[in-house]
Amino acid sequence: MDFNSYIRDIKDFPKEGIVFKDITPLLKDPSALNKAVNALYELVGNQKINKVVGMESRGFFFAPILATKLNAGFVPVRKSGKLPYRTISEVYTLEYGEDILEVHEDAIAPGERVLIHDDVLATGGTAQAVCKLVEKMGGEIVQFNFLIELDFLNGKDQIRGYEVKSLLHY
Ligand SMILES: O=P(O)(O)OC[C@H]1O[C@H](OP(=O)(O)OP(=O)(O)O)[C@H](O)[C@@H]1O
Ligand SMILES: Nc1ncnc2[nH]cnc12
Repeated sequence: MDFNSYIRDIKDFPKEGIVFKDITPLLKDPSALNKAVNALYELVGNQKINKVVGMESRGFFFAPILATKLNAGFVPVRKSGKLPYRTISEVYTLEYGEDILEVHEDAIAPGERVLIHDDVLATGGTAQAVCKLVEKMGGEIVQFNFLIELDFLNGKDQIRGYEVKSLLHY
């Protein structure tokens, strides 16, 4: 399937100069959504995964679905102040701002095999922060898995040495 036709460019959102990749046309189409889930799942191959980590909020669209397909658990990484239990946190910058990401300190046990999923890899700031959080807990990162990678922003450089797989490249 040509997923590109389900991704919409929105100029100057959320800030002037940013071309925002809007994935809602893909999400609302039953066939495209189903095929995208399966294609993201196939990027993992038959690697054993214990936990799928997804970042708030667009990472939450696919990560729990991938977790159920992989017989893994789902771990939400959230923006600051949203998680109720004890957390660890990382400050980070992304293409159009900066923020703090948090995860529950007991979300991943040492040695667990982790898939990190998000909708978009842009500058890689978000992915790098999540990488640090997972490794602080002793998780082993098996793969970073994205729907979209914006190649021209070189986000991969922030997570060098890890397996990075993306369905679509721009
Ligand atoms: O590679 P980076 O430059 O770090 O950018 C990628 C991140 O930016 C977007 O999230 P955003 O913080 O906009 O939050 P949202 O998912 O709630 O829209 C996207 O979903 C990624 O998480
Ligand atoms: N250009 C972009 N489009 C959608 N999500 C993003 N996250 C960071 N940069 C983005």
